[in-house]
Amino acid sequence: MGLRLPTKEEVKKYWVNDGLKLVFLILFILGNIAIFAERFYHYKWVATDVFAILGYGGCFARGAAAMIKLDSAIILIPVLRNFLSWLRGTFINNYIPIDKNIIFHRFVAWVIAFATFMHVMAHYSNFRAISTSTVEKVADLHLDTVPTASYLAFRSLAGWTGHVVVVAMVLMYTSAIESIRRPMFETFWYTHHLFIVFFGLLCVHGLSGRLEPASYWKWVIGPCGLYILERIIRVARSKKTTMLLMAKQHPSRVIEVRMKVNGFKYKPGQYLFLNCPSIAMNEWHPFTITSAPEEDFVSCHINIVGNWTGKLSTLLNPEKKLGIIQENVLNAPNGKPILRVDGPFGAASEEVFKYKQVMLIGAGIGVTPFASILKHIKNQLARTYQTGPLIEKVHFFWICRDRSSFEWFSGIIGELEMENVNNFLEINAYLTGALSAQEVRDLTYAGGDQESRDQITGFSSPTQFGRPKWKEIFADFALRYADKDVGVFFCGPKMLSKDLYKNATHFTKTTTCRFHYNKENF
Ligand SMILES: Cc1cc2nc3c(=O)[nH]c(=O)nc-3n(C[C@H](O)[C@H](O)[C@H](O)COP(=O)(O)OP(=O)(O)OC[C@H]3O[C@@H](n4cnc5c(N)ncnc54)[C@H](O)[C@@H]3O)c2cc1C
Ligand code: HEM
Repeated sequence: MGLRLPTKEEVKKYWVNDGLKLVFLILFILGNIAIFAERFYHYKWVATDVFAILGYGGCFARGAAAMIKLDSAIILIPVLRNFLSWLRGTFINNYIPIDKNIIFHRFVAWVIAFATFMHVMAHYSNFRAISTSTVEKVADLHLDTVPTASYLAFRSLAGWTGHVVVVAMVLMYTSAIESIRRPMFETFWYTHHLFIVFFGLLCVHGLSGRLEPASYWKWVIGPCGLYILERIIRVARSKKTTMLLMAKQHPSRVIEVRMKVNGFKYKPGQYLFLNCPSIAMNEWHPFTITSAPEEDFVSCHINIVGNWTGKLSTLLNPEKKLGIIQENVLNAPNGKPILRVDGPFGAASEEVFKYKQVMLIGAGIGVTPFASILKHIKNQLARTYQTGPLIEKVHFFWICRDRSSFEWFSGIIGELEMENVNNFLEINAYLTGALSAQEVRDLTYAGGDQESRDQITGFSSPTQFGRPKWKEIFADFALRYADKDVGVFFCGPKMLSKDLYKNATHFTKTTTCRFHYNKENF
């Protein structure tokens, strides 16, 4: 079969989940090629005196430098959390794949690494060309004498600053790769702040202006200014008084904290950063907000998984009790504020409200964004009952490995199910791990009025055992919602996300239902 162009229908379907990403990627790559080509052309065909000394070394060095300037201006934008949260609320959100911000940040970083490699290699070739040239020739580069290669590489302003920047980059990049960042998050975090060295030194790197006047600072002053503003906002917001109204120890190593934060306004699905000065003054950890905006407290459910969350658990629950462990606390025993909050920040789940039919899929602690969203939808539906609700149906999939994990939200979700305004909620609970012998005995002997409700979750719909069969579920939904748009929202482990994305795109391509896939990974 020969090659053929995709049909209009195929393009439309591709657009649902991947269109914006692809357009952005193409624009970014084209921008880089254009800026590189312009400088390459200049040093090959216009600045012929420089070409006579440096040859293609000059073309590649300046082309790559231009890419580094452009990409340095871009790389900070995807990590401006406040700015992006604001953008989400504007029409621009429809034209930018905001949820891919960190992937884009990493991609830009690797393009910078590629351009840096090209720039450094080209300059090593240039150092050789200059150091073996004549006084007459190097006069065109504003040099009175012929310098040595080692002077150019290590003692000239451009040489030493360039080498320090490369060392800073090696440290930043190696600590940022997934296999280091995941197990050693703090090492990544503090090493990543070498970006200050990166921007600072690159601003002075070209000041000697041998080939053209230094202009790096002009490219980055705007984004760096925005980033400084971002950090100032973070500090200012963290000064707000935070009262810990209640902390509750749930089974399965989860602590629920309810706080009162002055003037804290948020949307369902957003997250915040928590800081506990008694544990570490500068460490901020992200947690999804599990309360709904209508509630008069802000809550988070914290899974105790590592160093910081472990210390928080020891501070809040030294006696390792279950149930309520703290009430109305402003300061820790050492007098420091018990908690500080920065946020809220936007997340993919906020987009739920764009769709009439949604699938919310939470695995393990990944259920947190949906607690707030479900409560909010219920409140909204109750209010807009007469005028006609926005969301018509929510299919909620809750996947837990052990029985006790259902306890975190079963109360909240059970209440929503019982009230079930307009029959908006359909719950599908899955238990993927085996029950212990004791749990089986408990279930067998539990009787009476519990029989009408599921004994694991307390919901009216029965818990299913094993993993959900996504292919069958998507096939069924594609028939049910033919010609309609379904928002699919997932929060949980990466592997499951890949599977869901595959099914969402496959059934969008092969049926008339359009599954719009959105995910969040903790
Ligand atoms: C947007 C978002 C929302 C989240 N919501 C929740 C939630 O509702 N409930 C919940 O239990 N967990 C949530 N998490 C995960 C939570 O932030 C981490 O489990 C917590 O920071 C672990 O810290 P630790 O020092 O105890 O564990 P560590 O063992 O040090 O870290 C475990 C993992 O958590 C991540 N992590 C650690 N520190 C940070 C940090 N400062 N910033 C970002 N990630 C970090 C790293 O990926 C690391 O591999 C969320 C994460 C993100 C990014
Ligand atoms: C020159 C290269 C780079 C620069 C200048 C840079 C700069 C930054 C900055 C300023 C932040 C924001 C910190 C904050 O305010 O919260 C950040 C965050 C981050 N960077 Fe980079 N970075 C670079 C390379 C990389 C690379 C190579 C990776 C991964 C492979 C990476 C992954 C990340 C991640 C995961 C975050 C956290 C974002 C968040 O959770 O908000 N960066 N980077």
